[in-house]
Amino acid sequence: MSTISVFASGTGSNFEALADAGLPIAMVVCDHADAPVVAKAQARSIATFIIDYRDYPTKAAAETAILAALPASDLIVLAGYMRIIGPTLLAAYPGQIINLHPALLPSFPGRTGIADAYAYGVKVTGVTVHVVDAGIDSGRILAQAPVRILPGESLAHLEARIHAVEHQLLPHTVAAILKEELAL
Ligand SMILES: Nc1nc2c(c(=O)[nH]1)N[C@@H](CN(C=O)c1ccc(C(=O)N[C@@H](CCC(=O)O)C(=O)O)cc1)CN2
Ligand SMILES: NCC(=O)N[C@@H]1O[C@H](COP(=O)([O-])[O-])[C@@H](O)[C@H]1O
Repeated sequence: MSTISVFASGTGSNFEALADAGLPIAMVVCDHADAPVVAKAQARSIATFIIDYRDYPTKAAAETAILAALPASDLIVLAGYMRIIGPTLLAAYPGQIINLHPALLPSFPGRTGIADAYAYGVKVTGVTVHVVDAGIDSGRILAQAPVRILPGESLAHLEARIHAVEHQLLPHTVAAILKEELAL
């Protein structure tokens, strides 16, 4: 049976959306022991692996430890994972790691896509799911959905609407990949 592993660093609302959609999550990997996503995974009896990169001399050593802990996964989903994936994981999962980004790539890559789009003043932003490669948010785009920025809308209100779109787009995209309706 196909399984996915979810990598997350924070709240875990997209992890919950994947779990609520019934997707087969084998493990959650998180780089912060106190991140809310850890408790959310534990509450669903989903295995967790906490990686503190400070405990390792190099990114490669940390990623080797992650690989040793990971169950065989058909797909790795980065759902708010604030680490750059290095050659070790990329080589182990070639073309099998996807990332959720809260902007319409190639616009506004990086860690603050929502705030950057808002500050720039674009009228339409959105959500992207893309393949992870050695670059940052430069991999092949798999799915996108637009989110119009409303006149006078606050950043917090926009963030909430973007998250709501994420919670639909990511599970739909992952399900399509697992059903081989969407080729990686
Ligand atoms: N190889 C890739 N890794 C990741 C990608 C990607 O496209 N290719 N997407 C990112 C998600 N992300 C923004 O979407 C992102 C996350 C974190 C950072 C970053 O610079 N983080 C740290 C550096 C930590 C590290 O070296 O691992 C920092 O703040 O300095 C940039 C973009 C997920 N990973
Ligand atoms: N650069 C990647 C990035 O910004 N990812 C973003 O982190 C958030 C995680 O939320 P969550 O922990 O509630 O799922 C999501 O909005 C995701 O798009």
